[in-house]
Amino acid sequence: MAAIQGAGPFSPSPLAKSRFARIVLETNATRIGLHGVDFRSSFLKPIKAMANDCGAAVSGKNLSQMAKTVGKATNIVWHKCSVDKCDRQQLLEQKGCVIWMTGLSGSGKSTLACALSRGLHARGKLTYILDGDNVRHGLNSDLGFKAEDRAENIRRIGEVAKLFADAGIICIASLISPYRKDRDACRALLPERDFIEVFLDVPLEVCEARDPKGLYKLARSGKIKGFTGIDDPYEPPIVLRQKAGNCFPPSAMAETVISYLEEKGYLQA
Ligand SMILES: Nc1ncnc2c1ncn2[C@@H]1O[C@H](COP(=O)(O)OS(=O)(=O)O)[C@@H](OP(=O)(O)O)[C@H]1O
Ligand SMILES: Nc1ncnc2c1ncn2[C@@H]1O[C@H](COP(=O)(O)OP(=O)(O)O)[C@@H](O)[C@H]1O
Repeated sequence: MAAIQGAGPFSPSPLAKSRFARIVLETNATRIGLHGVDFRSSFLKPIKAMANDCGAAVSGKNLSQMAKTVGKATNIVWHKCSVDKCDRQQLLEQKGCVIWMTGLSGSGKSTLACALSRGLHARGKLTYILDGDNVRHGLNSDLGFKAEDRAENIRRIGEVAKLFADAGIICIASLISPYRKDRDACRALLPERDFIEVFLDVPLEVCEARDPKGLYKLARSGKIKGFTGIDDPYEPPIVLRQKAGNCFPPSAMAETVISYLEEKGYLQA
């Protein structure tokens, strides 16, 4: 069962009134495998209702702001097409958005991203996964793991995710994205309702016990420097939450996210 922030004995705080959606999926599991895992999940309830602002979703800015100078580019003007996000969403019968998975290496981001993609695909919904590992094979192959490289990695994936959302696609970004300010910058790229943050709140010792790629072992022995959770920080989202002690495998967590999307109207045009 998923708990909704503010629905129980705790009174809603200013934090609970965050203006964007966030889902926390956590586990205290101490062993590998999909059975016997103690998953608990909760919601920070988004305050703002969905609005039909497809036009604004192109960039979150109006045309006059976009003309002339953007970053280092001068004398550029936004070119608007008569086929817009609304049209694409109607064609696809869904709403384009970004589901941003964040958490330690080994927390289950890629597994959940695939389960979610599979679940939505089965419902006839178009998704695309931007997995940090995969994007680093191409677009971001020039980047390492120094703080500035991670920031650039996340910024680029945030921009690509924004384009996917504008295409009407449910884009699932799956990256460690360890620094809060980088995640916040990605959130700010999109209209607030289009960015759904999913935090896989899995303890370091669980991730380290899983260690499917052997990277924690290498990091502990000093063979990898600057590894998230070992000698480089992970800054968790700031959330207040109520906990429910139920056990969820990835497929159940995917259903939790899908239920959220259904409830909020993302799975309709
Ligand atoms: N130093 C260091 N720190 C963290 N992770 C490392 C590092 N070196 C390599 N890897 C592997 O790279 C994957 C993380 O890439 P991301 O693009 O998601 O990282 S980040 O968001 O830019 O921090 C991560 O994949 P996941 O395990 O899927 O998270 C690791 O396999
Ligand atoms: N919900 C889960 N319960 C138990 N093990 C899981 C769960 N999700 C993923 N795993 C396992 O944890 C390991 C890391 O999962 P992965 O999805 O690759 O994590 P990440 O992408 O965050 O690095 C894999 O061996 C995977 O099978």
